[in-house]
Amino acid sequence: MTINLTEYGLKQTIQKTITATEQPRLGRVIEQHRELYQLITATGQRQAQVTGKLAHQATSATAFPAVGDWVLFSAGDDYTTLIDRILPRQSVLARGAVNQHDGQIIATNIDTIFICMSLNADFNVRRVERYLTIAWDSGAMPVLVLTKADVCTDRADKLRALADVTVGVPTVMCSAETGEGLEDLQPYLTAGQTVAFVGSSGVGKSTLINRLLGATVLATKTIRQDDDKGRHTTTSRQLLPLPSGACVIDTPGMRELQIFVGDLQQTFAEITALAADCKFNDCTHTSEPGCAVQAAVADGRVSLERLQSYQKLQREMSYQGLNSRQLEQAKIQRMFGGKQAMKRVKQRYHRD
Ligand SMILES: Nc1nc2c(ncn2[C@@H]2O[C@H](COP(=O)(O)OP(=O)(O)OP(=O)(O)O)[C@@H](O)[C@H]2O)c(=O)[nH]1
Ligand SMILES: [Zn+2]
Repeated sequence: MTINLTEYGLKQTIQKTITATEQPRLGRVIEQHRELYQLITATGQRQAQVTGKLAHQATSATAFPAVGDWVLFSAGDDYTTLIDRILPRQSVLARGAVNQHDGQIIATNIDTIFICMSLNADFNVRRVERYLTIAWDSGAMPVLVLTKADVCTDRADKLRALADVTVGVPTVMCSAETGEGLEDLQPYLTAGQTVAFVGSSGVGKSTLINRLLGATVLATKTIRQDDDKGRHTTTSRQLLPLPSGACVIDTPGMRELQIFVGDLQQTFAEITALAADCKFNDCTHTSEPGCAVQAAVADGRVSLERLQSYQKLQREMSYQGLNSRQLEQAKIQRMFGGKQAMKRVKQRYHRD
């Protein structure tokens, strides 16, 4: 069996990081079950584990493979497959995790993040800010996907409520039920692209992916309800190729999205711009004199809710107790596995 890995998101930028002799050992993690990883390779699927060396050298959870990772594998004893190395990540979607100091990787090597939110009960502007904060930091581009348009009777109001938050973020309104708006997702689903679906449980991610697949591959709530074996909501992530040539990563619904690292400057671009005019460099925009942000709140250019949301996320991130230099180092660790590895990648890139 020969698999065209382009259908699983393989790009030049990944291929350039390995040598010609390493090519046959290339695979992508498409699913993970504890310490077992399902890989797609040029010759088909393989179940793999990491080498003892990789596990031993790992200083954080982010040093282990995640869904979306490109890896180099080799054959171990007894026909097992071992993951020797994770190739440098082009993007990393991560969130805070309980009892973990380094966050938890949701998915890697993604081009576009579909932030899914339903237009009914789940609709929450502050949650969009939360998702955007981690998305802008990931290296992938966010797109807001408003689902269940068929049950929404006040679309204009909903869009107005989102206007300040979605500046610079493409927004698509769609329904997996009626098919409306699905064509607007297609530009992000061209051959070779990897798209991750994130969003709360029940917003319709699995239903949407099934629709794009043209088949019921993922179990959805409706199906689950008639299933007396009582299957649960999506619990694992998986990467699936679409007929369009793109591939998608389904992530389990997250009830609470803790932020580990994020990009507030981009998510709250207008507040960042205003802050430049505050009298004090380290203005917290609470009660300082000469605060340009408070002035904007006072005359209605920025809503109070939005400023509060900004401050809340800022506090949440600083709970991690990391300064900006440490955050930068943590990011290098997440993306490349360390400073040395990052240097090697850069050298290789500039050589070719
Ligand atoms: N009216 C309407 N209902 C939808 C639509 N899409 C999904 N649903 C329903 O919403 C429920 C949840 O859909 P899922 O696809 O399971 O949601 P999910 O986001 O994958 O949920 P998790 O797997 O828990 O993360 C199901 O009952 C779907 O039938 C839609 O476009 N319109
Ligand atoms: Zn200020």
